Amino acid sequence: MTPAIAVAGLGLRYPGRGGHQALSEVSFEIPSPSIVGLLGRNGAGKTTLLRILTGQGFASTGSVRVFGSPPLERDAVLRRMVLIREDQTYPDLKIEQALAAAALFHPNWDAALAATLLDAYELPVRRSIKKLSRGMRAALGIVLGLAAHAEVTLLDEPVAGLDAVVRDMFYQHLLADYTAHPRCIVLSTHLIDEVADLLERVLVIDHGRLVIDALTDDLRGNAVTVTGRTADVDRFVADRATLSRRALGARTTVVMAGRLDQRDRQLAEHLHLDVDYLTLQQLAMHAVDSAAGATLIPTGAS
Ligand SMILES: Nc1ncnc2c1ncn2[C@@H]1O[C@H](COP(=O)(O)OP(=O)(O)OP(=O)(O)O)[C@@H](O)[C@H]1O
Repeated sequence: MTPAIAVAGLGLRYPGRGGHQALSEVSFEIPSPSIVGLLGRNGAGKTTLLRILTGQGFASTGSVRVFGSPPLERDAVLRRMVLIREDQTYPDLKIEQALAAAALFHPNWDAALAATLLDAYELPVRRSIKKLSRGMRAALGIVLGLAAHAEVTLLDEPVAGLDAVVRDMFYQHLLADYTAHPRCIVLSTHLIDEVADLLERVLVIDHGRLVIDALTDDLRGNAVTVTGRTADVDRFVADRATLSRRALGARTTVVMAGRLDQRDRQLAEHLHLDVDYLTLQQLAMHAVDSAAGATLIPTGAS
């Protein structure tokens, strides 16, 4: 089946003297339906990638296909997509006018969902968007992003500026809406562990390169922290790939790639070691070291 998004050899060097290489050799495919996390540190290239996917930016090399067609200047393709960005600027409009414009643009616009979400986030529809707080603007982005019901829904840092209660509401709305209307949703966020349970697939970008492209279930439990007396930890991790090491007095914590089997668990107990699987956030952080990233990618994951 044609993937919702197919990116091959994508590269972008921003123009200008000493122009920054924001993306290098990025290739991946995302099927539909799926919810994918686009993860990476500040400046990794996430927004740049999302802009190129929606034809708002130009790649220097490589290709992008959305449902098999290049999105650039193809209205029919662009109408199947929505991109909501944290730094989204809106024309001088009231909320209700922005919603009316979105309803005209997006063929699957769900007015009932928009009304429900506006109510849930307590957004004043007659207020000018310029006069909204940062959190209210983010909530408006969520309303526009979800109610568009676009086949490719790209949400760039949708929860930035939202408090914990509203973030939790968003995760529930996202999951309920995705369950009712399965589609391709790409979510970029720094709050990885908050969304970990929602994500089916994870793309991690570092310095413009894709360092992990894996199913969340394959990735989860792919590395372990081992803490205990230094000599015991060393014995436990001997012959295993280790990703990092931190010593504090007589105790050491090592992050070790791989899963634990029954014998590992017995040995850990015998040596009085604390062992814990890394969270998705910790895995992603380790993955930004390219050597570690290679170790963390599950065998057989594309
Ligand atoms: N218009 C531009 N001209 C030159 N460099 C740019 C431009 N836009 C972005 N960059 C650079 O490209 C790199 C990637 O930026 P991008 O905004 O894609 O990162 P990001 O992963 O979305 O970061 P964040 O998580 O901080 O939002 C950064 O080094 C940034 O400074």
